[in-house]
Formats: sequence, C-alpha cells, structure tokens
Amino acid sequence: MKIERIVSTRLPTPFGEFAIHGFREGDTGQEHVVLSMGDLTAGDEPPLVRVHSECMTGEVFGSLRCDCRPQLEAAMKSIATQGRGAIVYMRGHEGRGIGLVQKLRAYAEQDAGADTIQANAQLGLPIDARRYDAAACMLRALGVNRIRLLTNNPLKMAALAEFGIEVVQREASLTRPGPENERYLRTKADHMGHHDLGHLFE
Ligand SMILES: Nc1nc2c(ncn2[C@@H]2O[C@H](COP(=O)(O)OP(=O)(O)OP(=O)(O)O)[C@@H](O)[C@H]2O)c(=O)[nH]1
Ligand SMILES: [Zn+2]
Repeated sequence: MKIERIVSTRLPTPFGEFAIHGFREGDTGQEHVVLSMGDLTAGDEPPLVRVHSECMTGEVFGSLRCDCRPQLEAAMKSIATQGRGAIVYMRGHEGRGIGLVQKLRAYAEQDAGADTIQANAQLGLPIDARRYDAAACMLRALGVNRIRLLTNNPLKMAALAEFGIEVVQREASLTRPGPENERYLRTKADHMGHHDLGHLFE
C-alpha cells in the first residue's frame, strides 16, 4: 500500500490543539487524516490511539442511530487529558465500508425490522468491508509501531496487528446507550463479538 503524508498543520479544537496530518493513498486517491497531540514517539509508554471510521450522519448531523460522535469526542478528550495520542480518521470506512448511501439503505431496512447485520445481508452487501492497511501505514509514517488502542472491536485489533502495529493494550470505548442506538449496540455485543458493550445493558 502506498500512502503519502501531504501536509501537517495545526487544528485547534474545543478539546485542545491537535496537529492534523493529511494523507492520500497512491492507488485510489482516497484521503484520510490523523489528528495527533504530543510527541508520539517519546518515551516507553505507547500512545493512546483511536482508529475511527467516518460516519457523516453521526458526526456531522448528530444522528442518535449510532454513537460515533460521542466515541470520537471521548477519544479526543482522553488524548487531550493525557496530552498525547492520535485519532486515525478513516474515510472510506463509512457504513463499515459500504458507503454513505448504502448505509442509508440499510437504515431503511432496519426501520422495517432488520438488525444491522440482517440489513446489509438483505441488500447483498458485506457486513464489514473495512480494511486497516492504510491506518497501519499512517501510524508507521508518524513513527508509531506500538499503541494502546481505544476500541471494543476485536477485528480492528487483529487487523492492525496483521499490518504490523502492536496493540499493547486495549481500552474500551463506551458511551451511554439511548433508545435510538440500543439495538445497534446490542447487535455488536451479541453478534459481532465486540468487547465490553454487554456491560452497558446490565
Ligand atoms: N452498514 C452499517 N454501518 C453502520 C451502521 N451504523 C453505523 N455504521 C457505521 O459503522 C462504523 C462504525 O463502526 P462500528 O462497527 O459501529 O464500530 P467500530 O469502529 O468497528 O468499533 P469501535 O472501535 O469499538 O467503535 C461507522 O462508519 C458507521 O457509519 C449500520 O446500521 N449499518
Ligand atoms: Zn455512526
């Protein structure tokens, strides 16, 4: 995989000032960004990293069908509190890799009774089409080979490891469930093997 860092600049946010690094994949032209804070390569302690899948409905419009925005904000806050870490923001991961409009079609199926997995299956789409090689390459380009990863998703950990990023520790990324995203979170807990989400419903 060829991926190039095109630019690095400042990004002041309500959570503190990050650096934002703009990357472009050589083969596809797909763009991604990494937000970083502090010196990612200093010391023995691996940095806290969130590899986050783009979700326009949640992050731009505040959709309550998922918890992507609260997860992203919590990750930015944790990194700011520690003064060090990175958000690898994966464009092209929208809808677990099926794309925005296909995700909206899946939402329509869900409103007719399907869960998140059944909805994709009914549309003839993969349940999860995301790849993590670009994420691993971007981390490496920033000098990072060992991380503490904020996730509940075992596939994400395994995929990063497969592409040479050592996940020294996993930290849960939990938000408070609401009536609109409860089924989405339960499906991840019950059928997609996600860690820790089951505790939300105890
Ligand atoms: N296909 C599909 N994608 C969804 C749906 N709801 C949210 N998404 C997408 O799922 C992605 C987030 O992935 P998740 O599987 O929920 O969580 P994760 O990132 O794998 O796991 P964590 O690291 O624990 O948050 C975002 O790109 C969302 O757009 C849905 O109902 N159907
Ligand atoms: Zn979302």
